[in-house]
Amino acid sequence: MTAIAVTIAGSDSGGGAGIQADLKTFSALGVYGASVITALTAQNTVGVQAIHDVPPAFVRQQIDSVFSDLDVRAVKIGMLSQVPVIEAVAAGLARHRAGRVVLDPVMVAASGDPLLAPDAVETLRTVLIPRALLVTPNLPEAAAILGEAMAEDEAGMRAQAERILRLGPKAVLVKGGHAAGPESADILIDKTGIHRFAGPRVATRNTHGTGCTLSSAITAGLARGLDLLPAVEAAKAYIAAAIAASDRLAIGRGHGPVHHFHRWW
Ligand SMILES: Nc1ncnc2c1ncn2[C@@H]1O[C@H](COP(=O)(O)OP(=O)(O)OP(=O)(O)O)[C@@H](O)[C@H]1O
Ligand SMILES: Cc1ncc(CO)c(N)n1
Repeated sequence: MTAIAVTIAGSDSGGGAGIQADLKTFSALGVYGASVITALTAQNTVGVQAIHDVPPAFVRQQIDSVFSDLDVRAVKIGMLSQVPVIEAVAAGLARHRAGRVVLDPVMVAASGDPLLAPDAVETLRTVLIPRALLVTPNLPEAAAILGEAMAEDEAGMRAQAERILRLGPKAVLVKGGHAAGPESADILIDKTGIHRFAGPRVATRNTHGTGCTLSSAITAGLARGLDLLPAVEAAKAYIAAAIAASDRLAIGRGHGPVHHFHRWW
């Protein structure tokens, strides 16, 4: 049976993050990808030059078109931009009883440009985080969700993951891409306990879309029927290989994308 996943996210005109990274990841991992676009960004590897938000009613229409026809097995949520879009997405997921929701709480691009309105963090925390199967914050996002300072070590990451779990999702993955040290370690917490996923930290500037790619790869695994832990393990191996192969691409003058199709070319 065809595994179908949908990404609800923003478009990155530069092709390395957002909807484009999500659909490339689904495709590389044998999953059919549908998309609900929340915002258009005029973006490249250097930065985000402009954002054009999609009206919430049209986000709602895209959700209804996709879910009324396609047998969606898993959902990835990325850039949401504004409060009314978050509310439209939460209502849409509830209306269609969507399960297996992976929420990447996107706030800032790798270039440092904001992708979420500051007043929207509270809505994310109360309306979407509680109904997610998995939330995947990076270090600054975990801190912003909790209104705390950024974790400084793995003990701090574990403590923040635990506090985010108390907001209601089934599991939390705090990503260590923004930390330092020879390993890039991510900490997963769910009701069964704490799990650590680590790999060598690659010295590269090509980190545009790493978070989008990891959350989409997890969603692809879930769409194919994997349980959460094996889905995260496979996704971590995929993003690690995509980052390791990123220097084979020569894309743009800033933070380049990872190589989603490293297994083929
Ligand atoms: N230099 C690196 N070498 C190896 N793995 C990395 C590196 N940077 C990030 N990762 C891994 O990539 C995944 C994404 O983590 P990261 O913290 O970069 O997400 P993010 O900040 O949300 O990404 P984005 O740039 O899309 O916003 C994690 O599994 C992390 O451990
Ligand atoms: C559209 C979009 N979504 C997410 C990110 C985060 O990497 C980005 N840079 N652009």
